[in-house]
Amino acid sequence: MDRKDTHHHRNQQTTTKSLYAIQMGVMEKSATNMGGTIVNAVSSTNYHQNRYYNERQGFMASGIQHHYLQQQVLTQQVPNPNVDLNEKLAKISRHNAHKELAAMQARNMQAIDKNAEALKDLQESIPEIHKIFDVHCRIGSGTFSTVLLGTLQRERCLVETQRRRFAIKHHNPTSHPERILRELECMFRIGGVDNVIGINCCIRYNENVAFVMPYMTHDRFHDIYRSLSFQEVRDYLRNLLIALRHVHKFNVIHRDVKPSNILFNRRTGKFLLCDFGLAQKIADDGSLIQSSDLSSRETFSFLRDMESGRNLMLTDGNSAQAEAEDYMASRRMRALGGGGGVDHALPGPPSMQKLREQAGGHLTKKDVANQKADTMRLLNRLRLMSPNADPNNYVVSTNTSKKDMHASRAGTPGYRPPEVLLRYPHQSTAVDIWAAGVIMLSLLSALHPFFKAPHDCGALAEIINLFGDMPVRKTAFMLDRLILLAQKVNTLDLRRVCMRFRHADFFLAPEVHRKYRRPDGSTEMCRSCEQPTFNCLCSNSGHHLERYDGLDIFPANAYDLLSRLLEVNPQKRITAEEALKHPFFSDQHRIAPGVPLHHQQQILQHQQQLRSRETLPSAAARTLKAFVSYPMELASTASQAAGNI
Ligand SMILES: Nc1ncnc2c1ncn2[C@@H]1O[C@H](COP(=O)(O)OP(=O)(O)OP(=O)(O)O)[C@@H](O)[C@H]1O
Repeated sequence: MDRKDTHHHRNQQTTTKSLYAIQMGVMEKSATNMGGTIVNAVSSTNYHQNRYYNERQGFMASGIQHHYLQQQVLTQQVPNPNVDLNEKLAKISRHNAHKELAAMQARNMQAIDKNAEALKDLQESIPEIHKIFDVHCRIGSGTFSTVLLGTLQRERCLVETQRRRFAIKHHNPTSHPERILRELECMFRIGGVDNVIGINCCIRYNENVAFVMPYMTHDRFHDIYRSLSFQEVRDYLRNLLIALRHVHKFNVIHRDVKPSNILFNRRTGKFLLCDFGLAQKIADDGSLIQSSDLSSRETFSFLRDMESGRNLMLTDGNSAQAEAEDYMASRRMRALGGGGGVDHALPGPPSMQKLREQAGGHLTKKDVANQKADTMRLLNRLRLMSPNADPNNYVVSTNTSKKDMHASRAGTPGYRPPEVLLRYPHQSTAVDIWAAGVIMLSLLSALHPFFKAPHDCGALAEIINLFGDMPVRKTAFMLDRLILLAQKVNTLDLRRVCMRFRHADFFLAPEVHRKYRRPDGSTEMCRSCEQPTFNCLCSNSGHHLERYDGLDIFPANAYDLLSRLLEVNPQKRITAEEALKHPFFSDQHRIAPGVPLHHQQQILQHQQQLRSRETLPSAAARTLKAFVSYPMELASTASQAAGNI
């Protein structure tokens, strides 16, 4: 994330600190009112840490023993043993194993140190917290905060799995009070419904602030983005758009939509958009409200509202047992044909390895090298930036009468839309839609991060390399901006680009390449996309293309939606509301005939619960219920059935 825009200057903090202390004082009460006895939560955590550490050690040691055993067996099997050489090899492998073990131990120690440090830091900064919560361990951290796992002390009498779990977000004391207030206000006013994270309470002690939110077990995007099924990708995007539709109704731009700010549990299908630290409100005249005035009447009224909503907010949480029940419910739903959670039933495309084994072929070293070179060429083509471009001066305003080159850049590199990179000041909620499009691009192409330029100039070059120079030039012109481009760049075909990365094995199969090789052994290359002509990725390509029919798990309408989310012109970009009506989301699953009536009733009840949840006042509901997609026929059959009873 580029922190320049939001970076807190110490001198600024000193001036606002006194105001902040007065206003945040209202929140202090909520902490003390919750009561509870103080116990040493750290010691119990240390026990778990040590146990975990010892187990890891044992595991690693046994792993290495196994490695040695294998090594010995191999050594014994060598038909013509050259003793010296074997000894040397054994020594090298022993040395490598020791090095690996040392590195793992160092990593473990580092994690344990960070954990202990985070616990100690919270204990010292906000001692009040330890009167209310047992704080167990650190679960995540960002530039502005550390997030820890806590359970209520008053629930110690319950079985461990029934205790509600909370995420305690401890803000770094250097975080600007305005930023904290903005995040708090968004979570309080907007959060708690429609896949947007809510807040249970806020605790302040001197200059330290912690938010308490329901904890949600989630999967790291990095671990799952390549293996999500079509149904899961569709549910993920639908959930994201539901969250954005909700946030945008409040005229708020989240500004930091990216996978690490999305909590997604693959098993239960639950989804939450979090981290409103960079959120911005759009004023009625369309301008961005840059900061929240800490001494304003609105701030006081917000803090009063928060204080009065306190009792409502303390009722929620998320126990391990509740999560397990949700998982079982989502499994039942899937069995009935609904969405949510992992869908192992859908077959993926055939694996190249399998096809190759069947055909008896194998890859030579040269084949592998060629494949690597081909992919590198494509990545370089996508990341290329003219060496003459000046990263500090790549865009100018065409409107000389106005000096309006100052625009918000808050957000994370790789997720900033063209209007931000073109320094357009009148930004809208379309900023978040672009970021959602970038996430979809990663999901469809199985390439993450897709855009990774280190600065805005490079980021704009990456966009031009994918979408072509014309759409970017036109948008720049419309926004009164001028960019200097040395050459024309062709638009690439989004579907073929995604398939090229996702199914690289097929696009790079030597068998296919051999088919198109010229008699002199060379391959004809497309000058524009720098790929072999039969794999040309240019849209409207004139080359004879190899067809990869039946390979893609995503339908054509997925790419149509993708192109609308990634529309270069912010004024033409689809809204979250419109995107949810896109045909990509409207395909319904067929219900298997003969579903028992009581199952259909269960679905109906669940659906009604979800509906009634949506009608709660925004500050009241702090639940973790996720959006669950129901097949239309199933829902209507269920309503009919309910009507007959
Ligand atoms: N409610 C929650 N339940 C479980 N884990 C959470 C929860 N909230 C946050 N986390 C974890 O903590 C991490 C950091 O949280 P968050 O993004 O809110 O902090 P940040 O300091 O604003 O980060 P960034 O620098 O990315 O903006 C998240 O990526 C996530 O892994």
